[in-house]
Amino acid sequence: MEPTCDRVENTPLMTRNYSAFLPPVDKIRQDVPFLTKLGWQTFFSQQTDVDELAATPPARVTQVHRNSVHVIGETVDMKVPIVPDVTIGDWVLLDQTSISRVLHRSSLIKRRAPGHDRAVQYIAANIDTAFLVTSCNADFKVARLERYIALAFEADVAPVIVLTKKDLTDDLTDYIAQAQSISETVPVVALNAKSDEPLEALAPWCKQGQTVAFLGSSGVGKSTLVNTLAGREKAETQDVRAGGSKGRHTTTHRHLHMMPNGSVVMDTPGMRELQLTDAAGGVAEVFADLFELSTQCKFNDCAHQSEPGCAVRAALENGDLDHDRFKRWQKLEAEERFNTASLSDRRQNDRAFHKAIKEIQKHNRK
Ligand SMILES: Nc1nc2c(ncn2[C@@H]2O[C@H](COP(=O)(O)OP(=O)(O)OP(=O)(O)O)[C@@H](O)[C@H]2O)c(=O)[nH]1
Ligand SMILES: [Zn+2]
Repeated sequence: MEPTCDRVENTPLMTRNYSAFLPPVDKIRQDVPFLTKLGWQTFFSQQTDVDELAATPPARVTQVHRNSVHVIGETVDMKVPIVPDVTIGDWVLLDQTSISRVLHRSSLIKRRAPGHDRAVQYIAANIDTAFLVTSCNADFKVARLERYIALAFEADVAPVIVLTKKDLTDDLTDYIAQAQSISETVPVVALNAKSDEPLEALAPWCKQGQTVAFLGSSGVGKSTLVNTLAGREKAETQDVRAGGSKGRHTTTHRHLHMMPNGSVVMDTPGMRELQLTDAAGGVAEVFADLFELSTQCKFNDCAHQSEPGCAVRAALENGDLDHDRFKRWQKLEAEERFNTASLSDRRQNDRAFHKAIKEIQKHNRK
């Protein structure tokens, strides 16, 4: 805190006011290297060395177009030709005006494209924390949170449940308890996104150079949260180079917001609502206890229906396992399997299905 004039005058002569020798707080912010502000971390610098960095400086991908990607770095802010598999959030090394390599990612969110070829699509890379946003009203669904958590686990992104609109509910304790019961390892934060609460409540995950993303349905308060973190300015008007000391031209970037608290918000199309695909590991992690239990079933392909020696059914029967949770696990596993299946798998399943129907019809006709 800056001392007021009064306070300086009242200070005994022998006490020196050292704050005069310290740079003002906003100057300290400016002294943080631009790359750090963009989210550059030791994890990335460890993959390269001084010589390579000097020859091919790093830059972060902020937008992906059909034939080009937009990159921002210490001295660049431009479009370069696209390379295979590059995605938003990636760190790349630039050889003049082309990408020489894409650095290994600390995390990767991906999905299978809908439609015919069902290729795997990369959605975003190098996100540290995913805020899974839901509000304390009808939007709150344990099953959806479980799906988002599975997705985050699968991607190596740390999930945090954010319950908004706490000012509009009388059942806050209940919402918090339900959210906390989903996974021991996932923190739960409840707040009013329109107040200043998010600044403090989300601070532990929004440290300097941390990249965060907000996931959740429409209307739960994602934009409100970003605006609050941005100091109530419209997120879109945030200048990614604000505070830059070299008088660079102003660049506004829609999908990458640098917050005054030093974090980077990744806000990309396709990120906000995601289907679960290729996330068997993530699902198993959310339902680790159930997964563990199912390894004790007599048959290793047990469907937990009426098989003998089924440990899951036994737990349901003696009340150790909540029936709703079991159902949600089955549903999420089925969704994951269906979305993950390749087109040929699906065709095969369809053929098997039609064949079974024909058999039944034939049988019935007899
Ligand atoms: N009272 C109250 N209102 C909130 C809170 N969070 C969001 N709102 C309001 O809810 C509405 C929707 O908020 P947005 O921030 O636009 O929601 P969003 O998640 O960004 O929605 P999309 O942009 O459609 O994905 C706005 O009118 C907000 O002012 C909250 O914690 N308390
Ligand atoms: Zn079983």
